[in-house]
Amino acid sequence: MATFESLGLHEWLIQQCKQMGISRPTPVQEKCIPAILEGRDCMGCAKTGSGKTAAFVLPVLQKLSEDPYGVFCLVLTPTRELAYQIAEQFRALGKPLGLKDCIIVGGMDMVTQGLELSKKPHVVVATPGRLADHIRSSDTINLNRIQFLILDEADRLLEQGCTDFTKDLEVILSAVPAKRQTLLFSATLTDTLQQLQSIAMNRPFFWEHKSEVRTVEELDQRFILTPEKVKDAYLVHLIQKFQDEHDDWSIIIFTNTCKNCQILTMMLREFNFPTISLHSMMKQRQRFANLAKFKSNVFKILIATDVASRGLDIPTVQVVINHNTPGLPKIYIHRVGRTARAGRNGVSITLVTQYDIHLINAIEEQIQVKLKEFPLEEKEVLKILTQVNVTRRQCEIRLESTDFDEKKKINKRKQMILEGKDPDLEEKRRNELDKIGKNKNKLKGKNPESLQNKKEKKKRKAKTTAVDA
Ligand SMILES: Nc1ncnc2c1ncn2[C@@H]1O[C@H](COP(=O)(O)OP(=O)(O)OP(=O)(O)O)[C@@H](O)[C@H]1O
Repeated sequence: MATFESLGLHEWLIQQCKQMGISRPTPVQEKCIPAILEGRDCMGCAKTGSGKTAAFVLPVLQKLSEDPYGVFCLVLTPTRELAYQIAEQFRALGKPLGLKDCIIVGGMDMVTQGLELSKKPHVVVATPGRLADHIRSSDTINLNRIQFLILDEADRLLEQGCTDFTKDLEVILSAVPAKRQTLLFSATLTDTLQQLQSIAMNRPFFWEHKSEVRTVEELDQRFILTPEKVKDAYLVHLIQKFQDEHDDWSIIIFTNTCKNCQILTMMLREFNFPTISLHSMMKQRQRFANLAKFKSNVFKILIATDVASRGLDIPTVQVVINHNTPGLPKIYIHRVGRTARAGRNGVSITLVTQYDIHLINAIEEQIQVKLKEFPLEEKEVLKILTQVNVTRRQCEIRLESTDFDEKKKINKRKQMILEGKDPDLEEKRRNELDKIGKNKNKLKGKNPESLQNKKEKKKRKAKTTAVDA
């Protein structure tokens, strides 16, 4: 079995690892650290919670200790919270070096960031949008000597999702030297492999954790089949159950929109659950404060959008609940990966309506695991159904009386203008797409027989899986 010594790491780094409870390398560390120390580009694809961060932080710190200067390393990551988490790992492991780092993310003061950048930190950890803004607006930022460019959650940085990083990446890539080491990591790299290869061109070492199953063994993956209107009652019932049975467990609930996130938070608070939220409509300082309160167990329930689905490492999270079934298997993999990390156990429960069955099929096919039904007393859920739905409606009304929707609209328009889009044109396009979507749904509704068939099939399958469980 490999040790950190046998990978070629210096004694001081091994001691730092020990202090953090890291005594033996995980497979991704074992394979990637020597290649990075050799000077090669590296692409590492390993399951969630398998120690990918240390797989790049450790060799970078070693190289930095041999030739310290600033800016030595640039790390890009898709979310602001993740940038802080990565910087923390650099700081903790690089303490004996007196490491200077700088975090460049949106939502924080640009002038302060500019000043910090000008002090030539050893490591810059950034989200692409804000770093590109700095590069565009100032010629004092000097990234032209960096030795390492790291893309954490690399596939997300390259895909054109709701936040499209590609233009910002172009700006950043033109500001960093061609002669550098490029390191790319994610639990889901393979879809974007070709694009990634064009960024990491220096004899890239590619390592993928070969396993048919894409999620970790320690994760118990469950589903609950529910009509849309009963979802919230199931949620309340589940949380009550976990609180009664395991009062030290933390829970993350993922939902699809900021508004839903806000409403669910208000609703769960009405039921006296210690709930806090994290979504992109919140002010950045509030986002950091909420995450800190969740991490320190002041609040045991976090309701989040996919802004929290990647990378966040919170050891106390025992349960992940998907309030909506993720539209893509990749999103599912990252969401449920917030629990069962670093060899710990965890449970994920996905609430599935009859319209989501095709999504679950796609997820199961990708991850090569059949989700099992989560056993619950349906009677107990029905008892609270009316109370839960009334409470939700009250919360919706309360939220409608605030300027939440208005703020959302303004934020969206601002974002589009920043992306060079015309907000009015985009709205027109979206309305047309919505119309098409509605027509399709109408057609679906006209074919109750096929839905019924699906429902029956699912019931039969659910029965067999319940026996398995
Ligand atoms: N060799 C090791 N032994 C034990 N624990 C480790 C080791 N390396 C890292 N860890 C711990 O494992 C946890 C998960 O690591 P990390 O956050 O790097 O996972 P990841 O692979 O990046 O996951 P994700 O894909 O979700 O981002 C962290 O708390 C980290 O400190």
